[in-house]
Amino acid sequence: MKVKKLNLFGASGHAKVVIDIITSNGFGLAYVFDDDKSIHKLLDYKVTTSYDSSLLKSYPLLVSIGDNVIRKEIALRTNINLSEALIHPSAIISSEAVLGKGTVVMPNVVINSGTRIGENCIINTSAVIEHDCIIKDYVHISPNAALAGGVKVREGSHVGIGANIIQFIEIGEWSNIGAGAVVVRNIPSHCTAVGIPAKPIKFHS
Ligand SMILES: CC(=O)SCCNC(=O)CCNC(=O)[C@H](O)C(C)(C)COP(=O)(O)OP(=O)(O)OC[C@H]1O[C@@H](n2cnc3c(N)ncnc32)[C@H](O)[C@@H]1OP(=O)(O)O
Repeated sequence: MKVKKLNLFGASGHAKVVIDIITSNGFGLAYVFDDDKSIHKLLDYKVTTSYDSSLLKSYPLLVSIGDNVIRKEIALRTNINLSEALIHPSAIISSEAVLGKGTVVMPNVVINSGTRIGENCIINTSAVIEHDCIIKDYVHISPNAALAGGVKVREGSHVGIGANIIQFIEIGEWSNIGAGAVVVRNIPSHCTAVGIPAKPIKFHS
């Protein structure tokens, strides 16, 4: 049987975890790309730093970069042959949930019925995303974060490690929710919100 292979763009710590998910699924890793010419290896894999579109196109691609802004930039630049969502076998995902291309789901995640997750998202270790949530493209839900039912997270936002968001809350686009925050009111776009209850402490463009 032919082994399914993937290409990765981004030779980061996050990529190491993505490689674990690739191997846990019995898939293979074809090429690892990165822009940083000082990086030659990731684990035992050679890193290719020259931009070669035929190699990039050779297998479905996952952008393995943790930073949401950079992940979007690379995804738009390499907008070819994006992989289907990559899911760790221990994740529990409702058959009524929808996951976009390029999204990675880490070990022990739970995603419940009616939830829709966009493209190039990271749903990190042990995150819980309850029923009927809407998670837009380039979002990162960090380890152990929990989203109650009907939560919306707009494009590019980062929900920090261990944060909790109560039901029907909306997080604007490109915002950061601090580690351990408890979000009980909607959070605007382009801000950093921290604490219990979470409040914006600064805004960015
Ligand atoms: C596998 C992985 O590693 S996935 C990645 C997981 N990582 C995370 O989830 C990290 C989440 N990031 C954070 O919590 C960060 O602290 C952020 C984004 C909220 C803020 O970072 P910065 O913008 O650099 O802000 P900075 O560190 O200057 O802090 C600003 C103020 O907020 C406070 N603050 C920062 N983070 C938090 C927090 N999580 N909760 C409460 N207060 C906080 C700081 O103490 C500081 O307060 P002060 O002005 O009274 O001294």
